[in-house]
Amino acid sequence: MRDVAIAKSEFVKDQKAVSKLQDFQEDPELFRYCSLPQILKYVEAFTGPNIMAMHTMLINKPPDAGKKTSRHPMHQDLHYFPFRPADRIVCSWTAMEKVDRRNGCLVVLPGTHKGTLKEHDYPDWEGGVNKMYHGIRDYDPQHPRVHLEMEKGDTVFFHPLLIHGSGMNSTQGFRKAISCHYASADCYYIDVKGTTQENIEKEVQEIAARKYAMEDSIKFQDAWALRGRLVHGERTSL
Ligand SMILES: CCCC(=O)SCCNC(=O)CCNC(=O)[C@H](O)C(C)(C)COP(=O)(O)OP(=O)(O)OC[C@H]1O[C@@H](n2cnc3c(N)ncnc32)[C@H](O)[C@@H]1OP(=O)(O)O
Ligand SMILES: O=C(O)CCC(=O)C(=O)O
Repeated sequence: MRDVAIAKSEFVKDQKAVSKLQDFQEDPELFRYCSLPQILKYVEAFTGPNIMAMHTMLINKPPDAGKKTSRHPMHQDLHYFPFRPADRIVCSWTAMEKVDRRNGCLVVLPGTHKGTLKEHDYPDWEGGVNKMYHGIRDYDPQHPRVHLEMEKGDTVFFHPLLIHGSGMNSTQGFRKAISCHYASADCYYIDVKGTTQENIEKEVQEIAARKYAMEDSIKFQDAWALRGRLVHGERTSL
């Protein structure tokens, strides 16, 4: 994916810029990250022994092109997932270099993982918003926030209801991080019809239908079942 500010151009003419590699589960080298024992040791405490890697990303947050589009709005990852229970899902996010407020580190609202899933939509940002970067419609702006400044190799694990996002990259370099959302293979798919997740379901189905040339026959749950990969134990349900 490219940043929306350059979706129809490039930062530097004739040079391709990639802001994110998503769904690298079939790439043996990158996928090694998802199987690292140092990571799975913590993941297992949330998922139990049957562990699925459901969503993989190498995030190459670009230098901001002047429109603040390198920001990631505050959101809860559960908004994107049609599977439950939330307590059996966990994200690992590893800094691939030093990240701080200058290059757009993660920002979290501590304690919000004890709340409920909130309504998400595109934020009303003047400079535009990246495709599928939904944000929480309203959260308490007074809620204490913590900026996660991390060294290369530091990893944070977080709950899918934790409200988080990331700031603008005001440096000239690309800020790199690698992440995986894990879920217990014993989780189950849910139907999100009639819930706040209907808007993301529609977008994912549209993109998946284009990607797999399957008109509108691909379901939200299928889009996840197709990319999920077992990393430990048995694929019991997901
Ligand atoms: C638990 C998850 C928490 C999160 O991380 S939430 C954010 C998750 N992020 C995503 O899901 C990434 C979504 N992006 C994508 O799937 C793809 O980049 C996307 C938008 C489908 C584009 O696919 P590409 O393969 O890059 O295709 P393409 O370069 O040919 O572009 C196709 C059309 O899309 C446009 N586009 C590309 N990147 C964009 C962006 N960042 N924002 C808005 N529009 C964007 C591009 O201009 C093109 O439009 P058109 O068809 O020429 O009108
Ligand atoms: O890496 C970032 O800048 C934000 C990542 C994020 O919020 C996510 O993956 O849910």
